[in-house]
Amino acid sequence: MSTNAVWLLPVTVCRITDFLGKQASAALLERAVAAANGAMTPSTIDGDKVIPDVRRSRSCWFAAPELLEAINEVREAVEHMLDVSCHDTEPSYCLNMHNDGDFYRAHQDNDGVACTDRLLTFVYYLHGTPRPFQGGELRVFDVPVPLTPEKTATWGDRTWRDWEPEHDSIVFFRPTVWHEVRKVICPSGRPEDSRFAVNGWLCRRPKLPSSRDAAS
Ligand SMILES: O=C(O)CCC(=O)C(=O)O
Ligand SMILES: [Fe+2]
Repeated sequence: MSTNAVWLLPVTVCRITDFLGKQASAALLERAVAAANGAMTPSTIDGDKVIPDVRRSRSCWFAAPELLEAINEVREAVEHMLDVSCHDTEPSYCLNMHNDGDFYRAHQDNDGVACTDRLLTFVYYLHGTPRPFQGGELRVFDVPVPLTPEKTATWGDRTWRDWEPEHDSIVFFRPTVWHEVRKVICPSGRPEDSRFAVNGWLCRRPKLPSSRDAAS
């Protein structure tokens, strides 16, 4: 009998289509396009590093209160599905645009060492119609679990599921999940033809020092 096995456990992704509806998503796309024609800067990793071999896209600060409100309405159901608790969290998010040749290689948003305050990832997608780019799928990797301790899972064992970055859809998943953005092909190269995503996390609030801490 062979015990040389690795289980590949699918990861739960909560996806909702037509999330904000036609009008609200069109208005948000308009604001994203305006931002894309303004001051977007190269996206960073590990806080402030621009490493184009790992991540190629542009980002900027963005306000989307209507999106946060809608997220709040489904939050309890999502928490239940993903078995996470986002009690006492605050959102942190920005606008990302991927244009021709852009991608984000496999990574975790919270690797257990850095960014451990991130408890829930959300990604809300926007784009023009018909979709002006190809590729750009969100690839979510299954979790490899060796059957026995002697067998270790290798990167070659990995399997995955790709999710379409469809306009007005949103996905939620645990930030510890391995995921990547597949390369985008956007022949026009125009900013308005980008793959837009409002991407962020519900983050544990920093603990305020108690009066006892302050006194000591
Ligand atoms: O845009 C996406 O689909 C995901 C982006 C992402 O993984 C990130 O910004 O951490
Ligand atoms: Fe990510």
